[in-house]
Amino acid sequence: MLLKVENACKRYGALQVTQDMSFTVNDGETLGILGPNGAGKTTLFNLISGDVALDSGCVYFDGANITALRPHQRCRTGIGRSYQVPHPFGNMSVFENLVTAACFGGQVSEKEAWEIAEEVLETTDLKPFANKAAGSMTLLNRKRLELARALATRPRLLLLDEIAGGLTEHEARELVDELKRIKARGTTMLWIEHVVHALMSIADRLLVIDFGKKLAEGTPDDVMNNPEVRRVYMGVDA
Ligand SMILES: Nc1ncnc2c1ncn2[C@@H]1O[C@H](COP(=O)(O)OP(=O)(O)OP(=O)(O)O)[C@@H](O)[C@H]1O
Repeated sequence: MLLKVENACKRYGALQVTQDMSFTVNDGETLGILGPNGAGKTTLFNLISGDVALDSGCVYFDGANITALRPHQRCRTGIGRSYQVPHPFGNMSVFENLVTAACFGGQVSEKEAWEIAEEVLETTDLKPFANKAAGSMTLLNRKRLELARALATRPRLLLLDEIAGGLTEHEARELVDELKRIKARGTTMLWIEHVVHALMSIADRLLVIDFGKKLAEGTPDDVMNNPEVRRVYMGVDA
């Protein structure tokens, strides 16, 4: 097991955004996370990456309790993430963004950071855009860059927040192909996505969240056939 979230709770004022959430993710597994808008999915990522502190509960990574670690420390232990709204350094080139991320992600020399950046350019099909200003790219390439920046920190666990959102069918398929390559190399992934067919094509298991609570967890087929999920999430009567 690579990640364990145990009894995680988070409240904003009167709103209990994460309610006693527990789950595990195995090494090499892809866990898809589904849930209606405002269900608490991004908050769960923030609790895992350390961007937001838990009110109570624990997060374990590779057997170690990382609950008290700050975001950059969690990144250096091997947790990389993308954000729902990409925010690269817009005036820097794609390549410079990746070198910066590689340096941030660990104690690597400049030479190693360049090597990592070059490898990530290949993986994410961004090589033709290496010298382009990050702020001037299409949505697909901005999404790729968001993925690439997370990869450049060399994560063992990759948190992807709606990476396919807003893309056309064709573009989403291209991105899924890239994610399949990343998965095949053994990277463990948690992927929040509203584009269900994209998620289904790669997830080993699904976790469905509603009002900050776990509604269902299991194989994609079991979860999508779960009457509660169909009723609450898809608005379908069982
Ligand atoms: N910093 C904050 N302060 C107050 N409320 C917050 C904060 N962050 C999130 N919330 C609230 O917590 C709830 C869950 O938000 P969150 O972004 O985790 O949901 P989500 O499932 O990711 O939604 P979406 O699918 O729309 O991205 C929402 O009602 C949101 O308004």
